[in-house]
Amino acid sequence: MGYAQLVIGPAGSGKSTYCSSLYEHCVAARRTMHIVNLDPAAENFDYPVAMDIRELISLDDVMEELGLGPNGSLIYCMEHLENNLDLWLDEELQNYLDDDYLVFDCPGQIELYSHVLVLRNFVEHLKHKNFSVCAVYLLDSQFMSDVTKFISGCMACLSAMVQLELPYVNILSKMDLVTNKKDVEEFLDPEPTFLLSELNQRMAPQFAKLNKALIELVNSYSMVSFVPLDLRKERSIQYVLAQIDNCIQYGEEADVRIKDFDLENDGE
Ligand SMILES: Nc1nc2c(ncn2[C@@H]2O[C@H](COP(=O)(O)OP(=O)(O)OP(=O)(O)O)[C@@H](O)[C@H]2O)c(=O)[nH]1
Ligand SMILES: [Mg+2]
Repeated sequence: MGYAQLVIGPAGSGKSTYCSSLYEHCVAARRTMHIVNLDPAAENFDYPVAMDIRELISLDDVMEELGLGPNGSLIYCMEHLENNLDLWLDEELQNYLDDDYLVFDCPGQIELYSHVLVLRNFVEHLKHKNFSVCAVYLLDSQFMSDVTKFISGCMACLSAMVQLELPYVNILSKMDLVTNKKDVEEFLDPEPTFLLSELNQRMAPQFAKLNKALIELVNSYSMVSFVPLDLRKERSIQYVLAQIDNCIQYGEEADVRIKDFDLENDGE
C-alpha cells in the first residue's frame, strides 16, 4: 500500500511552501517523502520535484497553440492529465515502491474544487492503485480575521470535501502572520452559536434566516475545525504531519509488523 496527501486550497494559500517545508522536515527526520508537482503553471520549486505534470503538458504550449487564457489553459492541462491517468501517472508511479509516501502539490484554481472532476478522478485512480489518500486543505489565516471571510473560506473548503469524498485535514496556514492569536483561536474549533451571533451582527436583519441555515450547514458537516500551522516551528509541522499520518493510517502497518514479530519471539 502507498500513502498520499493531496494538498489543495485557494490560490496563494501556501500549498507549495507547505510542501517544501514538509519535505525539509522529513529530510531532517530521515523520513522519505516524494513531492509531486501537479500545477502546470508552476515555475520555481523549493523542493526536489519527484514527478512533474509539466513533463506531460506545458501551460505555455497550450496558451500559445490553442490561444486560451491562463485559466482556460490550466483547465485544459488538467483535463489532459485526467485523460492520461493510465498512461502518464501509472508509468510514473512505477518508480515508487509499495510503502512510498507521495505529496501532490495542486494548483489553486477554485474550479478544480467546485465542478471540474479531474481531481476526483485522479484520487479514484490513486485509490485503485492501492494508495491511502488524504486531502490536506490549506486556508490562509487571514481568513480568520472576520466571520464573513471565515464562512466563505469554509464554503469553498466544504465544496472540495463534498466533491472529493476523502478523509481530510484542514490547515490554517501562515500562522506567523497572525499578531493577535486570540482572534484566530475563536475560529479554530468554533461554537455554532458564536458564529451565528457574529454573522448576524455583520449582516442586515433580513439575512438572519440565511445565516442560520449557513451555520447549520457548515456545522452539520462538522468540518469547521482547523489545525494551525506555523512553518517557523518544527513542532507545529510535526503535529500537523502526525494528524495527517493518523488520517491515512501511515505507520500503523509498520507497528503491527513489529508487534507480530515480538509475539513470535515471545512464543519461542
Ligand atoms: N508569512 C508567510 N508567508 C507564506 C507562508 N506560506 C506561504 N507564504 C507566502 O504566500 C505566497 C503564496 O505561497 P505559495 O506557497 O506559492 O502558495 P500556493 O498555495 O502554492 O499558491 P498557488 O500555487 O499559486 O495556488 C508566497 O509569497 C509565500 O511566500 C507562511 O507560512 N508564512
Ligand atoms: Mg503552488
